[in-house]
Amino acid sequence: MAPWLGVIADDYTGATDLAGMLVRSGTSAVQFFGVPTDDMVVPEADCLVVALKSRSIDAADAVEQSLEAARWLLAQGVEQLFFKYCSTFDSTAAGNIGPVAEALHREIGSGIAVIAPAVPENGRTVYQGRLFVGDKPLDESPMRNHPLNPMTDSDLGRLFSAQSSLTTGLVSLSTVRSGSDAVRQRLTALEADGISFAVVDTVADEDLIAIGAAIVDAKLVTGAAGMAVGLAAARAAATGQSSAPAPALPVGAAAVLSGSCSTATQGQVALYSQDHPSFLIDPLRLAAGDDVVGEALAFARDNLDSVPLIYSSADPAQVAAVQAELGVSRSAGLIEDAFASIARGLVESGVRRLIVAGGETSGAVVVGLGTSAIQIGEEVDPGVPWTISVDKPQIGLLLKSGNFGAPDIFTKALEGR
Ligand SMILES: Nc1ncnc2c1ncn2[C@@H]1O[C@H](COP(=O)(O)OP(=O)(O)OP(=O)(O)O)[C@@H](O)[C@H]1O
Ligand SMILES: O=C(O)[C@@H](O)C(=O)CO
Repeated sequence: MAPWLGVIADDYTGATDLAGMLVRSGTSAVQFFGVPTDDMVVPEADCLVVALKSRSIDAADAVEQSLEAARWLLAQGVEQLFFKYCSTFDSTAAGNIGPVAEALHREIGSGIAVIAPAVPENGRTVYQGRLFVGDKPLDESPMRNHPLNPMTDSDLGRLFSAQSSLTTGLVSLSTVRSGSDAVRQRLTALEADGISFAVVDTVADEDLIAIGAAIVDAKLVTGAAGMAVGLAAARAAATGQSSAPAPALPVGAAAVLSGSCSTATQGQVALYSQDHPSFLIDPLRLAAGDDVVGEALAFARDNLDSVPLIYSSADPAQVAAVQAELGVSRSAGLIEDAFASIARGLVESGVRRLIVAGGETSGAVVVGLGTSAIQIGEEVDPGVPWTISVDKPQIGLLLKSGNFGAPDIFTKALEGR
């Protein structure tokens, strides 16, 4: 089976979000961490995802890494490239969405490409070219106060234009609701006017399907997980291909690692720790040189039958106090290194299923484990699928974005599996 879709994702858990939704809709997917080396055996899948950590780095580096990923994906034979960014359009005037999209557009000499961050099932919708989070425009949502990329505008065309020299247009909701032929005609007209990117209004899943059908042959698509599902649906309708079964989860002991301090994770940790053995990683003790990793591993080994939780998750006041004492990057580095070592130690002790909360924490864990690629399995909650590492020994990894998942996701992830 030749892969037809090649995805370049600007962060790890965002990549898994997209891949999980694709697998739910019957499209098999494999995710790589960074651009694979030439000697890597590429597992069979409909969709190959290259996960980068390029969202908040220097724009020139993000462009270089994304182009390298694009060239590798095209060399694998993919027919369509998808640039996956956050459904809240996380970026600044310096990038990196605009510069990367522009570079990809020039690289493959594509016609018009869509800007499609909507994921209606997660409350991200686009209307009149404005991005909404739930019932609030992006710039009135909590994203307004994001520490790295405060989103102070919700007009996607304006946000994109501030980051790119290429022009944008709009496909309005009334056009989308008129069906895929109308969308195609509008895109063709915009392209004839020299427009390179089009924001597509999207307020419901059916809109993604209509847009997907209109761009089923597009060489380049940009957006979030919802648009990938729309494309997969259009492709399945056009080719009549049936669903691929999700790969099975390895059997073995399990543990939960949480370095996310997001509100959703704090609730998940609080609920889970009520009736599961839990060990707190104290960053100040790490900084003091205490053997916290050794203690955590000993604790986990004593409690392997009960799926132990090891966490550093804390509320904003506690995080601020630690950061004031150690600095932001030192505290983050100490904690991420600790989770990487703990993950390695757990696998050496026979753990074969790891639930990890937090994008950076997940990154540290997969790097710590030396994971080169994961096959995407069954979705537990929207955007949070089980994944199975392709390296030996095979490990089941549930990599959860900070704000994703129901309050009981840690228990739900293992129920019946
Ligand atoms: N108690 C703590 N004090 C200070 N920093 C912490 C603490 N616990 C975790 N951290 C750091 O906070 C950061 C959390 O980022 P991470 O990406 O893992 O979670 P998130 O931001 O909730 O997830 P996402 O990126 O998916 O939204 C990490 O760098 C982690 O090391
Ligand atoms: O698109 C989303 O919202 C997520 O996949 C993500 O990228 C969160 O950072």
